Amino acid sequence: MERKYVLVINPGSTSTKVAIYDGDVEIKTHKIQHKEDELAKYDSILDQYEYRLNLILNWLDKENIKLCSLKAVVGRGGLLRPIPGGTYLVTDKMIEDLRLGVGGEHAANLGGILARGIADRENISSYIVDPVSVDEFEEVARISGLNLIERKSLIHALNIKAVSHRRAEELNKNLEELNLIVAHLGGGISVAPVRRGRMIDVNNASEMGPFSPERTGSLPVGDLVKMCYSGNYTYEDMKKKIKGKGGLMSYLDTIDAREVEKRIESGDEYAKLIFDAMIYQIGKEIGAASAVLKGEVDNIILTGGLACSKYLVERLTEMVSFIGPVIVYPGEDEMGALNKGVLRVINGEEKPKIYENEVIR
Ligand SMILES: Nc1ncnc2c1ncn2[C@@H]1O[C@H](COP(=O)(O)OP(=O)(O)OP(=O)(O)O)[C@@H](O)[C@H]1O
Ligand SMILES: CCCC(=O)O
Repeated sequence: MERKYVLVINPGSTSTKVAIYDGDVEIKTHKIQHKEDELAKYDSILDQYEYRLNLILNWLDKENIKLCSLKAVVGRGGLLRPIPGGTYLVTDKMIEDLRLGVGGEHAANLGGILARGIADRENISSYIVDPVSVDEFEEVARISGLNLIERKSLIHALNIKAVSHRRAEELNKNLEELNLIVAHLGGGISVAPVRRGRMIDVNNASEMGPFSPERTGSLPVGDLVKMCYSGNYTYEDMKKKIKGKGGLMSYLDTIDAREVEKRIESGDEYAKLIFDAMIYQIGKEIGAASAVLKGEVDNIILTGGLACSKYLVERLTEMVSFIGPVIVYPGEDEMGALNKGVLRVINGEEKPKIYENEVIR
């Protein structure tokens, strides 16, 4: 029988990662790096659709993967309306919301649109898995302190769900039996109390919680408001300061933790202060998550690129191991997680969700 594959598409702000899976085996993978001046030609992320689509089709052609050899296409899910976690069929309503950017602009919004664009050519199904807008909040977590502003669940859901499943498998338990605190430590940081499989709270990775390599996290609001009204900065300037030019970047002019570690090793006390401060804030957020779980924590999981840093892991572990055993899964495997989400549906372990039936609000 002819072999059929799953195509995985993960659009990021500067690259589009693609991979082909045969069952759970990755047989081809590639990171299509986009040049800044190429992307600059487009007014919006959505306008990059044809450009990214053609690059993916060219890659498939080069790798001699025929579209008729695909059985499904899956894309990273973006800023949709708040929905529960799971694997979702890409429906017309989802495409409409991704095009409208109902939750904001994010490169991942192109994931579902690209997946559908390719799948429709062969009349096969397209999916997204655990998008950024997965919302499993308890009602109390939505209250911000100002009635005009609601706390939102914007979260590294794909990796957090994947590592939670991984830990449950390792312990030979159902996820529903475990209470975990998962800290996804990447360019942005999400720290989530995961109670019996549900991410019941999180710092919104783009606006709250600890600062990260490129984001400010929470800021003293009075000073922030003063800056906004100082006349010195535009709306775009302020947005960029909070996400992109915040965090390590704002103090040390780099988002690269390896570079920061080198500076610390060479005796740079300022770099040490800033890196230690980021670790301190992450530790405090983990402490907050443990209070949400009333101290019943089976494991604290550290994951994402920063979890490759021995310096960070050692100091963070020292700070939070009184709460529960710390497990480290360095890096992330978003491509594998997307493929696994589709396999669960293809193998009949899970029913695909229909976006318009699941929208929470
Ligand atoms: N081996 C390593 N040692 C120390 N730090 C590392 C290592 N590998 C990556 N990092 C750091 O991890 C951070 C980026 O993590 P990662 O690559 O997971 O983020 P991303 O995928 O760009 O963003 P996000 O996870 O928010 O989507 C950077 O600060 C990077 O320097
Ligand atoms: C908001 C979580 C995902 C991201 O930071 O891109």
